[in-house]
Amino acid sequence: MSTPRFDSGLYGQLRQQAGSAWQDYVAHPFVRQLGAGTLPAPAFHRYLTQDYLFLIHFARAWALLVSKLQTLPEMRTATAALNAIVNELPLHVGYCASWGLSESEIAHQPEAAETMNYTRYVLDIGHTGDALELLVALMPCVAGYAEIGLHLLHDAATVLENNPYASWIRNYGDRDYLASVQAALNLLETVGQQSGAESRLTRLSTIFTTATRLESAFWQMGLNAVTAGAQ
Ligand SMILES: Cc1ncc(C[n+]2csc(CCO)c2C)c(N)n1
Repeated sequence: MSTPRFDSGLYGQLRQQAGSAWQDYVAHPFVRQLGAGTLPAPAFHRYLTQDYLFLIHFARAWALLVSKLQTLPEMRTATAALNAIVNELPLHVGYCASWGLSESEIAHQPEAAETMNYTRYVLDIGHTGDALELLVALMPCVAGYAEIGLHLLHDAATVLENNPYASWIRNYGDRDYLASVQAALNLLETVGQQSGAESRLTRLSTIFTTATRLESAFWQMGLNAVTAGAQ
């Protein structure tokens, strides 16, 4: 399977229009430290435990998208993304178990403002907008992690041996995952053409860039746990 293209079509336009916000997200210090294996454990713990809550709301957002789509092939793609999330959760639970945290403890932790901001923003777009707007709000998450995973796997600064985060990195460079990202990119092109994306670029770009900024804030939340813990 070939690697998805991140610079073409509607996705490529939105990614380019996000400008420096996109670079801030994909090359965030959290990501670089993860690749080098130097990320402090409390930062990763904070990120991953909140990501569990994040994914539950994102699964809801994909379910909302399924209900807004018109054709069976489109619905299949969105359902596959929903399943990918449900399948990503055991990875989180496995990591947390290795730190002595049970699934029930993660599920009942207080939700961080950054988690709430991002997930409720996407759900709000889903409730007020159409399928195209919702899909655009979901894309920085889906395709951004593929770009991050692939970059980390091929970056000379990445250390996989003895890196406690190696399985996280490998998960996002995985073939099945990349195939699901390609399917989501194709879905965006189809829905974009059906829904007149070209005449709606300003609004779509605002949504995409906002979701991108909320992704960066989510990484930052992880790093902030280190400073908070040192006080
Ligand atoms: C904050 C945050 N952003 C993105 C992802 C990655 N991700 C979430 S759901 C999904 C699959 C399809 O949507 C992928 C790749 C994450 N785990 N946490």
